[in-house]
Amino acid sequence: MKLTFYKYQGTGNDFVMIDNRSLSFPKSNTQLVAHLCDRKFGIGADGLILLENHPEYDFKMVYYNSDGNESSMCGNGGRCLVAFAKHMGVITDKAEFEAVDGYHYATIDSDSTVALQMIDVDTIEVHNTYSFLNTGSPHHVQLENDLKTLDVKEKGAAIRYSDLYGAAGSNINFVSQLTNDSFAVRTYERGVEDETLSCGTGVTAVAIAMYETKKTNSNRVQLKVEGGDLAVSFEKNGNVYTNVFLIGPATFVFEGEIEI
Ligand SMILES: N[C@@H](CCC[C@H](N)C(=O)O)C(=O)O
Repeated sequence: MKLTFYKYQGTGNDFVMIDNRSLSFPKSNTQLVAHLCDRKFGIGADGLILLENHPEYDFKMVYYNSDGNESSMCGNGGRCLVAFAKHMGVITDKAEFEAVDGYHYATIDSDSTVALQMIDVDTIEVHNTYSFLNTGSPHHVQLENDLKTLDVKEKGAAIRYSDLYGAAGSNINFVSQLTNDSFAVRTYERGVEDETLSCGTGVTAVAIAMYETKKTNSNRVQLKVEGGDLAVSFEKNGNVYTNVFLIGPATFVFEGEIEI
């Protein structure tokens, strides 16, 4: 049987997109999802996303990491899904959809810049050398002096599998401050088990953690990741970060058919 797929990327975080509005995709086939994401034997991607119908909103997002398991929210994947939904004629310039962490609103402009509203954040653990928060996915945020030479895979895996995060693990973000309102970020992603070129929920966590720990006083933060540039804006009302938006490009790469 042939499966039609579409490949998208958001600042180098890449995804296989499948139109599953007919519900024909075998959703519990972990091996198949891992195979489709495999860079040598499959299409190759950090994750796979299903576009499904929703009774109230424009669509539903179902996200899998490249290890084949369904996971928590993917910010870049959500932005790419908005671009895919536009390509498929499901939306025009704005979207309301449901993902695993709840309701999301997004806008997309003519150059495919997507601004995606992320969940509100009301809990941030600030420790001496790192912060931990959930922006739809769990994120460890840690400042580093020399981001360029850091072995992100080795150091990220050591923290992700440490007693700190138990069986569930966490995504691990290493950060270096560039200016008052800009930061360079490299991320080790759980479920990919490697460094990815960008992580949307990760840079969202970095922006909020840097504001919370007073490294910046700006509520619009620029994030330089290995695959490009993102921005995160937010408001802080009391102890809650609200109106959190992840903003950046979402790009169609190619489409094709694969035998499954
Ligand atoms: N790349 C993503 C994060 C995807 C989820 C993560 N790997 C996890 O399982 O926690 C993003 O852009 O947010």
